[in-house]
Amino acid sequence: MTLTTQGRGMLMKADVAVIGTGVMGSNLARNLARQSGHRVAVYDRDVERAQKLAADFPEADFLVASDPADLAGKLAEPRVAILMVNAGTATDSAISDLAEAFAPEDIIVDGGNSHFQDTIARGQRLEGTGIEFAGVGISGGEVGALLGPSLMVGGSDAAWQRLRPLLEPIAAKAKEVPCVDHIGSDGAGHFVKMVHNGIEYADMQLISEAFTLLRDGLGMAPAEIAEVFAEWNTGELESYLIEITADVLAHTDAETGAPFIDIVADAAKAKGTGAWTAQTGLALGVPVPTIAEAVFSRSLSSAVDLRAEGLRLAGPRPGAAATTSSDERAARIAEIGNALLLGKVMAYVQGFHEIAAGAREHGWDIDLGALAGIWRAGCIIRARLLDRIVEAFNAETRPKNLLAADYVRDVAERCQESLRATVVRAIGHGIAVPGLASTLSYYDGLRTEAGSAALIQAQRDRFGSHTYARTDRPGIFHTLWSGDRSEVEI
Ligand SMILES: NC(=O)C1=CN([C@@H]2O[C@H](COP(=O)(O)OP(=O)(O)OC[C@H]3O[C@@H](n4cnc5c(N)ncnc54)[C@H](OP(=O)(O)O)[C@@H]3O)[C@@H](O)[C@H]2O)C=CC1
Ligand SMILES: O=C(CO)[C@H](O)[C@H](O)COP(=O)(O)O
Repeated sequence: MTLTTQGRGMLMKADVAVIGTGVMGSNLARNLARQSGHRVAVYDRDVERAQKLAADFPEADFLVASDPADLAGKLAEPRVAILMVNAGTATDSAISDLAEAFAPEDIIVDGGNSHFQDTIARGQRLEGTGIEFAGVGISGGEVGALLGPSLMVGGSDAAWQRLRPLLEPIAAKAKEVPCVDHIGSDGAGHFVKMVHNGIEYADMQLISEAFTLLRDGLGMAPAEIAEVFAEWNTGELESYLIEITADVLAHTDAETGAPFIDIVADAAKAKGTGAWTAQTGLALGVPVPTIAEAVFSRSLSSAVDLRAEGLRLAGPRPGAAATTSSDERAARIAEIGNALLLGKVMAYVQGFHEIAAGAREHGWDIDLGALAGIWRAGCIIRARLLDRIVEAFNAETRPKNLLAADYVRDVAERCQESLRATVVRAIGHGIAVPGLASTLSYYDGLRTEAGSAALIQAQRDRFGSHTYARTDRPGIFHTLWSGDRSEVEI
């Protein structure tokens, strides 16, 4: 019997599968089919969704599976399957379905936004089955998934060696270099993706505060503010989030003709990665206040009843703009831009601090320069300033932390007065700027040689015998507060 071309195509097995053909999975599958030169199988628990994907993009030549067992049969061995499903129980159930159908040496990749501790636990559960598990952080949204995301690979070296030829062709390129790297074992990929999202939260919060200051503080219209963001995007602030902000602010609602931003409800949702970054910072004892404030601000925005009560509280309300000369207005805009730049840089300082601490805690040898390198393209936080962060971490004398980098000091020198003036002005006008204000407090806290912690230690010793260190000699001490107030060395 002679096979037709179509008949041969039907028999050819796929080299990789994508499970979950929603926003990310459908685009990632198309990217794989186009760039990696491999045949791609697709499966979704809503089988019609996967079938529609194959019908909409016949050029991708997808093999559609009807269930996990069918998927296993459609994949060449050893199998590789990439999960693009919702984090949590959906991921657990997809993994257990696959584990039943897969065999030793197959690899299950979780490309969703899973919590890194879940990734560690899932890898442990699969140990003994011989199935490899890799948690891969993927960033870039739907366009990135289609045209080139940034990929943060966790898992064993062996898994990385097998995944590398598949992932490099589909990754974004920064100066010709694919934005994909092996970050470390087990949960390392998802850990850094979590922090990536934490920085994303902080950046979005700071940008939104800058918008509010321009609007409520200077009385500018969204279309005018769009021009400011577009202008900022030609300079040091250049980044994907600034670019899309200009785009969003210039957009008009087709139905009402109003600025689009005015018809979007003022309540921000969150899927969890920002909160995890803040919680992990708390657990590791790493200050990430700008990220935490960004999470709290989303919570406050969604606390509808509380905000309704809050409207009755005293205090200045942002009203008509203070009349300012065009020179003064230009100076204020520049000031807000500088405040935003320092805020952005400090969000990276906090994020890299958390990554370094997480790496120590979990025994991952994370190359911070390489990580900054793969964030330069494809991902949501891609920004011009990442070139400077890469330079800093790759310098011959590597800074102990990002704060010690010349670039960070230089931005601080140039922008701290603007940040201070912007926050003071916002406070005077009653405009909430939690991201900028907490960044300033973080910044000033870092600069403080002797601050308020001594009193806290003294109070702790006074009420709970928690001991303290002295400034003048080493050792741990306690004052006998309830006795003769003499001091004992512990
Ligand atoms: N959207 C984004 O910008 C980004 C998302 N991510 C992460 O990628 C993952 C996917 O996100 P996204 O594409 O937006 O989500 P979607 O909800 O658009 O798509 C997920 C798809 O997976 C299906 N699914 C769920 N459980 C299973 C299962 N057990 N077996 C097979 N299919 C299943 C869902 O079906 P059903 O509808 O029935 O639940 C849905 O079709 C998430 O972890 C997300 O956090 C990462 C980066 C960016
Ligand atoms: O991972 C992402 C981008 O990097 C996702 O878009 C993520 O869903 C964004 O988080 P949230 O929905 O909480 O705003």
